[in-house]
Order: sequence, then structure tokens, then C-alpha cells
Amino acid sequence: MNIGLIAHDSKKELMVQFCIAYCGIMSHHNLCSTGTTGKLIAEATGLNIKRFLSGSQGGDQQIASLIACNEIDLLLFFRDPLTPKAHEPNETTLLRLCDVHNIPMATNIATAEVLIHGLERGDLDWRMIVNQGL
Ligand SMILES: O=C(CO)COP(=O)(O)O
Repeated sequence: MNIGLIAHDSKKELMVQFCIAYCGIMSHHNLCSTGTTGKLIAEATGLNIKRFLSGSQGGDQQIASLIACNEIDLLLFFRDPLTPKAHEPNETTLLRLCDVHNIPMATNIATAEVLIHGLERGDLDWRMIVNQGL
């Protein structure tokens, strides 16, 4: 499965801790991320991550284009709902595209925990069937 990882600055440490905790599961999948998020995760875990630009530089849109092409199976985007971002419209587009394409998406760690366990259990295997049809 292809997993996208993004975290706002105030949630990056949480994302790193999450990836440390679930490194064993995540290492069996293809990971991609926005720039700084991926750098921090890779440094902390040694996970192999394809890194795109920072969100503010268009990284959100790079991941959004993968979602539009059905090339992301799970998005974990740890958002900070309290701090407005200049590139918020891009983030809204990203989340919208997940809904357009029925991509499982977590915007906080509580949902991410459920999805990562579901991923391990095979609950997201239907994504492979969807992708075979493309
Ligand atoms: O800006 C982001 C989310 O919108 C994330 O980008 P970075 O991972 O480069 O900080």
C-alpha cells in the first residue's frame, strides 16, 4: 500500500512518535511525505520515505496529485486546527480529493491508530482490488 504522511509543525513530534511506534507495520509499505515531515520521520526511524516539497512550497499538491491518480491508499495528515496556514486552500483540496476517491484518511492520531491497525489486519485490502481495475 502507498501511504502519505503529512504533519503540521506543532504535530510533527507526534507524527514521529507515531511512526516510531508503528515502524514495524509501516516498513512493509511505500511511504511518501511532505519535505520536513519525511525528513524528521526518516531520521528518527530509518524508514525509507519518498519526500516531496514542503507543504508551503507545493508538497501538499504533489501528494494531492497522487491521490487524484489513485496512487495513495492511506493518508495520515496530522493537522493543527488552531493555527491558520497560508497554504490552507491546498490542504482543503487534498482532503477533498481523499473524499472524492474514497481514500482512508486520518487528520489526528486517534483516527490514525485505528487505520494503522486496520491496515495491518487487512481492512484496507480492498484498495488493491480497486487499483487492479485501473
Ligand atoms: O506544510 C505542511 C502541511 O501543509 C507540511 O510540510 P512539511 O512536512 O514540509 O512541514
